[in-house]
Amino acid sequence: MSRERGMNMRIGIFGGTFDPIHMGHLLVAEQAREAGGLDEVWFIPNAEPPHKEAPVSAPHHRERMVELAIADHPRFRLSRVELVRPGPSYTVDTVKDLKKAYPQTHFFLIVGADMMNDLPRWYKIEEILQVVQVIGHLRPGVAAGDLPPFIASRLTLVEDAVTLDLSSTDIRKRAAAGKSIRYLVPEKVRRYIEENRLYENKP
Ligand SMILES: Nc1ncnc2c1ncn2[C@@H]1O[C@H](COP(=O)(O)OP(=O)(O)OP(=O)(O)O)[C@@H](O)[C@H]1O
Ligand SMILES: O=C(O)c1ccc[n+]([C@@H]2O[C@H](COP(=O)([O-])O)[C@@H](O)[C@H]2O)c1
Repeated sequence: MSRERGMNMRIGIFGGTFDPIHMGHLLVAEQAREAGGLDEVWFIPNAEPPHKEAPVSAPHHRERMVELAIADHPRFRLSRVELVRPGPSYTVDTVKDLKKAYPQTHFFLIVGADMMNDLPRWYKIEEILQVVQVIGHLRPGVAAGDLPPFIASRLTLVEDAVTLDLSSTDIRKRAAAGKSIRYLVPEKVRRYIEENRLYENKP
């Protein structure tokens, strides 16, 4: 972060399990950055997803894949705020930690449509919305649902968003079946998955 500890900066925070990070994530981040006039987007891999049942890859693998994927973008950063915090990665704790560290920064929570519709069920959502505004990105196959006014009033949708019908689940399945995942993830991420045999026989 360049300006004095983020004074008046507009930062997008994009949390995810990123198992693995894919082109859909990068496109969401880039379009949210542009639409929201954001100075930077911080990718925040979670340590323990608060609501996912299936086991996920070790945090160090997911962290490294994010690092490889965003290395070439001058305005994308990796934040380890959730990786260093023990226990389930609740977003309310993350936004409070960030606001404490950067009190002068405006934070924007970036979410895909499935997560946007899920916001009313997030832990302490009212407290999250005291700290951040939300930028929502539509996702193929997921319509924007009706949100309660206290969320809708803090939400901006990316207009004319380019969407990709792609998920980490699809990619894990393809890799496990021995199918190509080239062009679905950045090439460096594809090589990392291959070298570490991340999804072999693990749909
Ligand atoms: N193709 C996509 N288009 C729009 N948003 C997406 C897309 N893929 C993921 N997202 C968003 O990215 C964030 C992180 O998602 P996550 O890391 O769980 O990826 P995922 O592809 O949904 O993974 P999985 O298939 O394992 O559930 C969420 O806000 C999610 O809505
Ligand atoms: O804090 C919550 O209650 C909460 C509930 C569901 C999801 N999240 C966060 O939303 C982001 C996307 O979630 P996921 O599981 O689709 O990767 C990730 O940063 C999660 O930690 C947060």
